[in-house]
Formats: sequence, structure tokens, C-alpha cells
Amino acid sequence: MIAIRIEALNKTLADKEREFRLAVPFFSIAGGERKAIVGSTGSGKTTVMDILAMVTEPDDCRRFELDDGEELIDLATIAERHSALARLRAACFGYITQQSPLFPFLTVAENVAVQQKVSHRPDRAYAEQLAGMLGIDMLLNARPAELSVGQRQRAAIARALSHRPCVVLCDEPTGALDPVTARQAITTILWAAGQTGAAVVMITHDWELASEFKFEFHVIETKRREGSATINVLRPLDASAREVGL
Ligand SMILES: Nc1ncnc2c1ncn2[C@@H]1O[C@H](COP(=O)(O)OP(=O)(O)OP(=O)(O)O)[C@@H](O)[C@H]1O
Repeated sequence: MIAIRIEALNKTLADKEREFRLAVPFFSIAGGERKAIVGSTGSGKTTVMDILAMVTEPDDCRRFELDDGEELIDLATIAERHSALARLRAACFGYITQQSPLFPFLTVAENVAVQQKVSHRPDRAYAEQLAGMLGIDMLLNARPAELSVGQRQRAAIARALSHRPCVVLCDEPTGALDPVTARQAITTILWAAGQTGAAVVMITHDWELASEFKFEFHVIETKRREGSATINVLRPLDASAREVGL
């Protein structure tokens, strides 16, 4: 079973006027688990997700590793090994970003097929099944420009799940969806994760939906400010804080 562990990780983003520092003392996720990351806008949720997706490199960490059940992979240094990083991403990770850009010159079906091809897991029937569950099966031959924002978001979800990843990362996957379609999207993500025993990490502002689907909450909050620098920390949220909707 897959597991990712982070210990004492730090990342600083800075420009001339301000500095944003994020600390992750400890975070772990294993196959079958579902964790929600919450926090105010600009608190660093996407930064955490980009680090998990190995899009952004941490500045330093005591531990940042992926255990795939056979091998322990050091994610802190994998960015230096381009082909290993590309292989790992294609095989293991499904990342639904906020924009989730689709190739504009390809149909929805072709966008999904590209992901499966890169991951060496072509499976048209599975792609169609996901599209059906997400309510976009009638749109498989449409190009992104012909879709609404919510339809594009669902196409991006189908693409990110289509190669049966064992880590599913979702950055506000239901941001453009109405409540019924949002529930359908989360149900599909968790169904697909259940097929492979995948771990699911989701950024959301929808506490109610995440609670309903039994996500474990982690929150990013400001620890302190030092001049123009903001220092934020990711920590688990206990049940009592969740009840008052902190
Ligand atoms: N290059 C940079 N220099 C300084 N600060 C930066 C830079 N890039 C990003 N930031 C800051 O980093 C912080 C974290 O950004 P991030 O996108 O991770 O937040 P978020 O919690 O995902 O926000 P949202 O909910 O709005 O999507 C923000 O406050 C942002 O202003």
C-alpha cells in the first residue's frame, strides 16, 4: 500500500515586498485514507498540494518520502532525476488543479486518452465509465471551448482518474459545480480511489461536503507575522474545532 510522509518541511515564497513561509511539521497519507486541507484564501493550500504533486520543491525537510510498498522513494530529491520524476508522476499521481487545463485542440475523450497513454494504461471503457459517473458522457466528442467551466472541471477530473492513480490530489475539485454535481464528482473521485486503494488529498472550502464524505481535516493557519513575513503552519484539526467550523 502506498504512503507519503512529510516531516519538518519548509517552503518560502518571496518577492520584493513580502515573504510567505509555510511549515509542515508532520503530514502523512496512506492508501485508502482521505484528507481535506482547509484554510483561508492565500494560506498556502495550493502550495502544499504542489509540493505533494512534486510541482514545487521544498526548501528543506527532514523527511519527504513515498513508500510504494516495495521501495522507499525520496521525494525531496526526485526533482533532480527528471525521468524518475516523470515515471512516478505518470504511474502514481492524479492531480486535479484549480484550472485543470485541457488540451484545447483535443476532444474530451482524446484529452483523457493522452493521460492514459502517458501512463501506459489505455482503457477506453474505464474512461467512458468515469465520464458517465461524472455526467459528461454526452460530451466526450466535444472540445474544451464548447464546454462550460463546470463541464471542463469534470472532464479534468475524469482525466486525472483515468489511469488509476494511487495518489489522487484535488485542488477545489468542486469549486465550479452546483451542490448535486459536486456530490456526484466527490462520489466518483472516491469510487475511483476505492478501485485502486488510492490515497486522496483534497483542498476544499466546503466543510460540509468533506465531513459528509468522512475526510480527516488538516488546517493551515498563521502561526505568527514578522514584519512583511507571514509564517503559516499545516496541522491536523481536532474534532471539536471542526464542529465550530474554524
Ligand atoms: N512569488 C511569491 N512571492 C511571495 N508570496 C507568494 C508568491 N507566490 C505565492 N505567494 C503567496 O503564497 C501564499 C500561498 O499561496 P497559495 O496559492 O498556496 O494559497 P491558497 O491557500 O491555495 O489560496 P487560495 O485559497 O486563494 O487558492 C499566498 O499568500 C500568496 O500570496
